[in-house]
Amino acid sequence: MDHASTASVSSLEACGNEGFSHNGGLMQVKGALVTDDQTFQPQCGTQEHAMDQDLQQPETTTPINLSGALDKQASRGDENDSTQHSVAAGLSPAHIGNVPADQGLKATPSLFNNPPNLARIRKVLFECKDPIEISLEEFETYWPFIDNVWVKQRSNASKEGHCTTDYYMCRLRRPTHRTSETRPLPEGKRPRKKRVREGGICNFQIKVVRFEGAYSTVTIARTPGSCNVHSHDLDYIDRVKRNSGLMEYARKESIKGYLPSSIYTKFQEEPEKLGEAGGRFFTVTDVRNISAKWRIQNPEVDLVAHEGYEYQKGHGIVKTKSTGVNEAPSPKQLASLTSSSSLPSDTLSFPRFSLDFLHPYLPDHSERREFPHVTLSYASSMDSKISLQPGMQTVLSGPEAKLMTHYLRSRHDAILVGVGTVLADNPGLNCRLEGAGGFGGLGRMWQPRPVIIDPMGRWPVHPECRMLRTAVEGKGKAPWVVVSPGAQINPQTLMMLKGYGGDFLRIVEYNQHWRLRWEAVFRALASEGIKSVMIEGGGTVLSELLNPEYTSFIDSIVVTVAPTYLGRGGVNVSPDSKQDPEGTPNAALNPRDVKWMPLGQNVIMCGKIRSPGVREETIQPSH
Ligand SMILES: NC(=O)C1=CN([C@@H]2O[C@H](COP(=O)(O)OP(=O)(O)OC[C@H]3O[C@@H](n4cnc5c(N)ncnc54)[C@H](OP(=O)(O)O)[C@@H]3O)[C@@H](O)[C@H]2O)C=CC1
Ligand SMILES: Nc1nc(O)c(N)c(N[C@@H]2O[C@H](COP(=O)(O)O)[C@@H](O)[C@H]2O)n1
Repeated sequence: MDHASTASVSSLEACGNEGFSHNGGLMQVKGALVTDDQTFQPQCGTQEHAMDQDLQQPETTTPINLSGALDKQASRGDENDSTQHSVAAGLSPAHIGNVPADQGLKATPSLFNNPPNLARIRKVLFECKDPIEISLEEFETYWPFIDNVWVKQRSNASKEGHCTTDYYMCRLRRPTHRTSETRPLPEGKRPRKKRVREGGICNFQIKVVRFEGAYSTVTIARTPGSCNVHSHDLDYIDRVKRNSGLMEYARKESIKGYLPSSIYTKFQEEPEKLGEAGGRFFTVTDVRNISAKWRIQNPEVDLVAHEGYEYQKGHGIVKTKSTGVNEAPSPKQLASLTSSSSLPSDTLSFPRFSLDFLHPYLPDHSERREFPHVTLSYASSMDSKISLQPGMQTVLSGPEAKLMTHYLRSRHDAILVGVGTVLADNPGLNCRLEGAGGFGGLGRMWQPRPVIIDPMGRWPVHPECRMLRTAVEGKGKAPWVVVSPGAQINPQTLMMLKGYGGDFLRIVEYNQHWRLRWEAVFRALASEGIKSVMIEGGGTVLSELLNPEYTSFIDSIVVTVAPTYLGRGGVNVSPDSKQDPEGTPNAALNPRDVKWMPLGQNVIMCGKIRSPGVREETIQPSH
């Protein structure tokens, strides 16, 4: 008998977070990494914020991240760019503000510091085909290179100031006038020759919602009144107006005291990078305009040509000697190159061995199901212990099994543990494989959502705990904490967790032992867009879920067996014992379709739990 029949999730809205709720659907982000012996397709649905009503669009209402947008662009054969898209070559913190890899090798540094995949991302941000959600860092990196397209119309901020909504229209929607027509000119000043453009040429409009907390995001989507495509291409706007990313390159160079014509010549020497940054129609006048202010403030400076160039009457700026391109890098240049491309020290290299054996046990995110795919995955000793004693973290997985676990994490939307595990281990519960978001990948791709079962709210939410530090560093997501109605959650704690991008979910369904009903937990996660959950522990959670009451919810089990006995004091994983109707003891549970695979010093046991047909009446066919 159940003591309450309704489940509710209190997804308390953060900071007047007008643009978002957690009821978003799920968008899979797929990346492919080619290893020596095979292609893996690690994937993790990103549990992203849903758009508010205003942002809903016929094609899709769920924002995708940049990597997802590039994948979609590629699947449409729509890249229109020579730059190869590689997930691992996406924007990572290591890239921002650092010297691009090829630049460090040149004695004469490039004037460009283009972020990865710039041309393709400019196109994504021009076309706005799908709503996208990107990190603030990505927005601030790429937006200056596309701001020539968009003209701000108005701006709204939430009361608390955490959420700002800016409305933009395509530049060609706005009419332009001669300066003299709109305001009187100062005496003696000639009117600027400004082309008059009729407004309304293109009715494309977008909304940019910035949510700023510890986990800051920016969502960009078309507004309902907007047309679906621009009436012109991106080149057209690039010809009309230069973007500020490009102009910043010119400004930085001009304040070094170089001649505008020399700067222009240097730009033209790297046509690919110039084109990527939107500078196909860049002129020497653009450089003169951007350097004018500095020249007025520094009239004593004699402008010079770059080293190895000189001004020759009748020829303009010409090269006079080798600039050292392709010369061997100095040790200092090599050192800066190495440090600029370094990944976080806890990055795990992607497995170079086959993990094909796991595939039958992995979630299929294209299935439409009422409940998420549930995988139990933990490491056990020979005597079925998962730690030496309660509250003590015990390493049982060797390096290969650890990589496998992180691969499994990348394939699930959420990682669930009991509060006992969080108090004992202070875990990160993120995916640290190279190529995952924060480890060389974009945004938080492949990063699962940690979920903690904590009915009484015992977990002390603290900025120093690993899950929150991980979220701040962009290496994972902040957790959702599942609590019971009786849990006393201090409003400051609530706001703090929300500020990191986490939340509290309240479940009000109990079983006969006054424990939270797993069915309600899984339903709540499904309603939040979670399609797959990997349950890592600890002993209490795993043992409970292996009982007949719950096995119809469990799809797969992947156990890492370690060659050790931890002894009787250890934390056990064992379901309740079972008897047949005559009272004869029976095995409590026998997984099906079992496979054993040696991995280093461990053996991995994979099996299926849920019987075929059970709960399938609730599973709708995939579209
Ligand atoms: N080797 C491995 O792979 C792993 C090992 N571990 C180890 O396991 C140990 C922790 O295990 P354990 O102590 O059993 O803790 P758990 O992580 O299983 O958490 C148990 C707690 O979670 C809450 N809980 C779980 N299920 C429910 C439910 N249905 N309804 C209400 N509350 C629920 C209860 O909290 P409350 O008490 O507040 O009611 C319960 O005490 C640690 O030593 C850890 O290192 C953990 C994960 C993996
Ligand atoms: N697969 C596995 N092998 C072991 O030997 C373990 N001790 C665990 N523990 C689980 O992993 C969590 C730690 O995660 P982070 O590395 O901190 O991300 C721990 O809390 C257990 O759930 N797992």
